[in-house]
Amino acid sequence: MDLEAERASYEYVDAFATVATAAFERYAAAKHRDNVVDFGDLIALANHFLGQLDADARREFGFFAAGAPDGPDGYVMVDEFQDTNADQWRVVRALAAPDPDAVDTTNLFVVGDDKQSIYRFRGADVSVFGDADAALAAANERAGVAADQPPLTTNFRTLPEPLHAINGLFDRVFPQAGAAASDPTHEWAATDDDGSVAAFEAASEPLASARRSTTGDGDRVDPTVEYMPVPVDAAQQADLLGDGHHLREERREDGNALEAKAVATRVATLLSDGTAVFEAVDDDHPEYERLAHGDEDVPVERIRTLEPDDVAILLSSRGGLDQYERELRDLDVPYTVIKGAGLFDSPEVTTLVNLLRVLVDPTNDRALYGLLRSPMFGRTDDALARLAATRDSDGSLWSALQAADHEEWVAIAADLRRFRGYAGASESEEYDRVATWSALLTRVLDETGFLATVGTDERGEKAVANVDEFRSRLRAFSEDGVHSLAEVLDRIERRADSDARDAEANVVQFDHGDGGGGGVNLLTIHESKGMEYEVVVVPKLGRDFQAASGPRLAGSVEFERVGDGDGGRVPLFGIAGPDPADPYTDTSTVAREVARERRRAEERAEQKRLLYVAATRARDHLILSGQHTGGSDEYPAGLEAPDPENATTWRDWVQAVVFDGVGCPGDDDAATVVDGLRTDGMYERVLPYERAGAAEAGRIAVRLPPATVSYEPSETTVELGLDEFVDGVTVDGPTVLELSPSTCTALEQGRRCWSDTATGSSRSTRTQRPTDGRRQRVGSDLHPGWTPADCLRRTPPPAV
Ligand SMILES: Nc1ncnc2c1ncn2[C@@H]1O[C@H](COP(=O)(O)OP(=O)(O)OP(=O)(O)O)[C@@H](O)[C@H]1O
Repeated sequence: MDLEAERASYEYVDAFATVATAAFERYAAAKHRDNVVDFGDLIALANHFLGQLDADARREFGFFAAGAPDGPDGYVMVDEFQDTNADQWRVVRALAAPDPDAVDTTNLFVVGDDKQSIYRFRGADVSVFGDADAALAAANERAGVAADQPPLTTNFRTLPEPLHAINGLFDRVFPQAGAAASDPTHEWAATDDDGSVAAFEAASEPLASARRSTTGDGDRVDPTVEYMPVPVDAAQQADLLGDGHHLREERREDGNALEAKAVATRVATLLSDGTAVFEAVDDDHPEYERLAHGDEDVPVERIRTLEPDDVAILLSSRGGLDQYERELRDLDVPYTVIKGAGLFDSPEVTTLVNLLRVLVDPTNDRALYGLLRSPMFGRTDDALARLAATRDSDGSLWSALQAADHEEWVAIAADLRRFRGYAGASESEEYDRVATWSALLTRVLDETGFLATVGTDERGEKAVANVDEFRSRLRAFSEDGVHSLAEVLDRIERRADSDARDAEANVVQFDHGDGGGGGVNLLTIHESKGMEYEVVVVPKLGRDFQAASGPRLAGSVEFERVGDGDGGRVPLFGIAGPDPADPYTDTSTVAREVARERRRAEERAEQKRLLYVAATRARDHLILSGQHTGGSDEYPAGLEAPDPENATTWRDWVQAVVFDGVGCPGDDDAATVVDGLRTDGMYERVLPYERAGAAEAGRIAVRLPPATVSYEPSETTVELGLDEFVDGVTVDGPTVLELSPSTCTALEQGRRCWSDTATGSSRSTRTQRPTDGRRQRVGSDLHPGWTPADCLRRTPPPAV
């Protein structure tokens, strides 16, 4: 410790504390003034309120004290308890019994899995789980009731093979309960001062599967459980993938794009191979008896072929999601982004919509404000306030803008007048009108340099893609014959509304797939909590989780709640101060180092749980993938060696287990694995573990990305019966079309679909627009006046 540096930091700490206190006071005063509370207040106030109730009040409110002589019988049940923090746990205790400081009731029931605690970022504290467990056991004992706190170790979700693989993998990733210091899993966990594994590290707990991989009469599903390494480095690719592999033709500088392609290809392969999956059947199913196992605890299931909807790709964050969209789209695999931030919520599209609003109605002040302060014109709020101050009492911001003589406003006013001219919204004849709305957008983008502006910020690629998407929607409006700009705007606003409603309903919001609703599910791991899919793919095991999280406060300040050595937590604040030897540089204080180390250790433990949540969403098949870069001359194939003790990626743990066989008997080291990959394209790792005192083992295949794929979406024949209802219209096209399931959905949603008059098949994606004379739009091309949905429902549109 550099005492001088600690001393020098004092002024900074003091200054920061003064600012923080002032900010906190103002925040509290603002909440008081506006009569609002924040999330923290909700919990604190609930605790305060409950703490003030006497026995009569508790009875009146119906708060529970089962077992207490003066209380009504009632029980408190909490699910997902692993994501509770100390304050919330106190609310639960205060609800259950008058004295929250003592857990002395038997009316409290909590369920949770400490291996699935993944909400640290919003205040969950997994160490509460262990405290609560102990407190409840003690309370049961005191009350003389049989301590019934069964571990729930039967899993009804996952087939035995993938569950064994998950058991074997996480038996190493998580520390063993009470692991000895020599146990490798102990080395991978954070420890307390006495060397024991820290309370925030969840322990391994292998589960038993209640499912069977065969039906009662012996048909089977062969689960795929694999780790797919994606070599990024050119030499590794040459070594492992061999000649002619499609990944070798990709741009290697973007490893994420390469991995997305590998994953999309793997998913397409599973689909085109007709991979078998199970589906539960009810007891009224005609084949129930044949499929049943004669053991009523085993779910009865039938085998069917994998559909895109059965697959989920689980991402740790939304960053890079568009790469997965692009690769799936390229392979023609339908997909859906669950609960994505909508196109119309994105800042760049909001700007463009505001522009259209202003072109339609320049006196729309709100739209004009939004437009002027957007990156398109980049005016500050201060400048806008000054402009607004020049308005006549009933004048609009637009009139103030037109009258302004400051040069920054003169140029903008001229731009907007010109754009209105292009749109045909101005009286003036001096501007060329555009032929289509997308051409208008292109011209505005060219003249303002908007794409370059939004393309360079941190989410630039996504922003540019959103603008492109918006432009293609405008193009579709022109093709649909939407003529006036007001009509275009009306359509956009209706579409944005329905997107927003979808988001609230927590269903599919934004899809780029083959028509909407359905297809491979793309979602974050947090969103997948509580869900399950026949096939789960967890990519990006090589993502650096330390880079992604960072300190809570930007810059050089660390803030953490650390253990007080007494089961509680105290806030610790750490800052960098000036270096006494060189006032131009900063040096860290002890408090900052401690807070950072603690944060990293807790984040690492949380990352183990996040990977566990992701992997345990799988029902039948599980695929993990991760990029491998070059790094080590000693490690086989020049791959980077894993560092499980100081893991910065999931791959550090998974690679150590599946390549190096950490904790696995036998001498099959990473070199053997890499040899297997070179010669067979795969290697199988056996992962032994113990469950309920008995030896068991899981198997996980290390398999290189597939070299080629051909995927054809399955087709369904739907009789459109086009001429059944339309009198006097000659149908120039087939009356029976081959429709893919997602095309049917698309038609139902009134989206555009195309029929191929040569093959009689149809597609609904924008990418499948007719390129030759053979294709016709299902709906209006075939039947003027019909919407696609009319075609599918076979009902004629209302007479006009
Ligand atoms: N007794 C049972 N018999 C048959 N199937 C069951 C049984 N209990 C649960 N399942 C099935 O097992 C799957 C997982 O159950 P559930 O979602 O309740 O588990 P969970 O413990 O909440 O899982 P997680 O916490 O991992 O999300 C579901 O498909 C559910 O229908």
